[in-house]
Order: sequence, then structure tokens, then C-alpha cells
Amino acid sequence: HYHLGTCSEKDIEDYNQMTEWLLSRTRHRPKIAVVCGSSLDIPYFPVSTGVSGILKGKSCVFMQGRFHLYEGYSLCKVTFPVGIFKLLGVETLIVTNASGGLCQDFKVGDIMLIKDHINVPGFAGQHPLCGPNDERFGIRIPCMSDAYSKDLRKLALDISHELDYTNFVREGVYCMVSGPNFETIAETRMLQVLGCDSVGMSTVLEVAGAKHCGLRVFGLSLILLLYIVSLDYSREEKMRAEHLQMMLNTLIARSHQLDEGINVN
Ligand SMILES: O=P(O)(O)O[C@H]1O[C@H](CO)[C@@H](O)[C@H]1O
Ligand code: HPA
Repeated sequence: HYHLGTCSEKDIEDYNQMTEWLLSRTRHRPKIAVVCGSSLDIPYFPVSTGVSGILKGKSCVFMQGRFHLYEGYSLCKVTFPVGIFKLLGVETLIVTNASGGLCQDFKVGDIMLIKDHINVPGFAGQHPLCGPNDERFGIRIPCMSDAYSKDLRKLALDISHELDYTNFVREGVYCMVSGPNFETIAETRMLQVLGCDSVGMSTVLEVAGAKHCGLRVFGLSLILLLYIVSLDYSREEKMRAEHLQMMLNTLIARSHQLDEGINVN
């Protein structure tokens, strides 16, 4: 059932059943959940599959692929896995995605640590937390100003130094659009003006859900393509200013022609 809007009684029942089902089938009690976007593939896994296991000594649950709004899933469905993670006892959510670079300093292949986001569907009322608040998960109006854990970002930056990755690890603001088309040039310019460093069609809804239920969030975005619409108009502006001045001067210089014309008529 595809609907945009809040969770129904049935969805809440789904949460409980799914959690029970998962807990009964694995001895793992993961504290970390990883949503693998297009940038991170678990080999041999069909789309939107979950798996839990031990990675580097830590019990983790992974989700291969995710639900996107543009696929027709409801907002509730998109954030459903996050609620499940919470009920499973997860404390930290790691989200990854592939996005288009808007920041002029970025290069294709850069890894952007997400420091903040802009929720474009949210501006249009398409927000997974709209509707009656599910108190099991969190408060009615959650704070979103510190959605991406500062500590985890600091740790990631330290690690990028240790690994000698600093020339391609960046930090930036991720913007979610609903898709499914890539952005027009005018939209790209708009997003750049709004302070977005990259744009994609996911992640933000999951993060809003995660923040609502008190998960610590860390986000990584792989820059897959670059929008090369330059915002640097300074040279052109200068040229145009000269041209404008020239036009004005010429107009004034020739204005007698107009007067003469009027006089003639
Ligand atoms: O964000 P993930 O899931 O990585 O997917 C990204 O890749 C798709 C576009 O190629 C869009 O869905 C975009 O959001
Ligand atoms: O350029 C993009 N725009 C939106 N979504 C994307 N996902 C990967 N790249 C992009």
C-alpha cells in the first residue's frame, strides 16, 4: 500500500512483528546500523536486504540499498528500517549515499562527510514525522540542528588524516530532492545559492527519523558527478558593468537623435 503520510496502526504492528522476527532469527544484538546507498554495495545482495554480523569486532546490521520516495514508497516506509534499528537496540546509524557535487571545490570521487542537510521534500510537507507522534520513538518536535554527530565527524576527519585521505575527504551540506530526475541547471544554481554542497534523493528522511528516536548519526556521501555551473560571476560582472556603462554613455551621447526625432514629428 503506497500512501504519503503518517504511520497507520498496521505500520506500528509491522514494527513489532518485524522486530520480534529479526530478534528470533539472529543472536546478534547490533549497536551500529549501516544503510548502504548506491555508493556501497554488499556483493550478491538483492536490493533492500538486511544482514547482521560482526565487522571489526563490532556487531552491526547492514541494509543493502534503501527505499526511495521516487520509487513510490510512502514516507513511513522510507524510515521504517530506522525504527526497526531502534527497536533492535541500535545506537548509531551510519548512512551512505551517492550524490551530485555542487561545491565548486569538489571533484568526482570525493567523499563528503555530511555535516548538515536541507530537506526539500520537508519544505513541501512531505516529512516522515508528519501526523500523530509515535511517543515510543521520540518527542513531537525534535531538534535537527545537531543531526550529524560532531564527535563522529571529528573521528572521521582524524581517520582521514591517518589514512592520508585528506585530499579527497571533504565536509559539506547534503540536500535531498525527491527525484527522480536529475536537477535542471536553474535548480542546480538555486541549490548552490542555498548553501548545498551536494544533492541526492535519499538519506535526509532516514536521518530525521533517526534523530527523532535519539540515534547518533554519521553520514558519508560519495560524489558521483559534478555540476559545473559556476557561481563565480565576478569577471563577467566586471565586464558587464563596463558594457552597461558604455551603453548608458552612448545612449546619452545619442539622445539628441531622439529629441530631434520627436521634434521632427
Ligand atoms: O542516495 P542513494 O540511495 O545512494 O541513491 C542515489 O543514486 C540514485 C541516482 O543515481 C538516487 O537514488 C540517489 O539518491
Ligand atoms: O546529481 C545527483 N542528483 C540527485 N541525485 C543524485 N544521486 C547521485 N547523483 C545525483
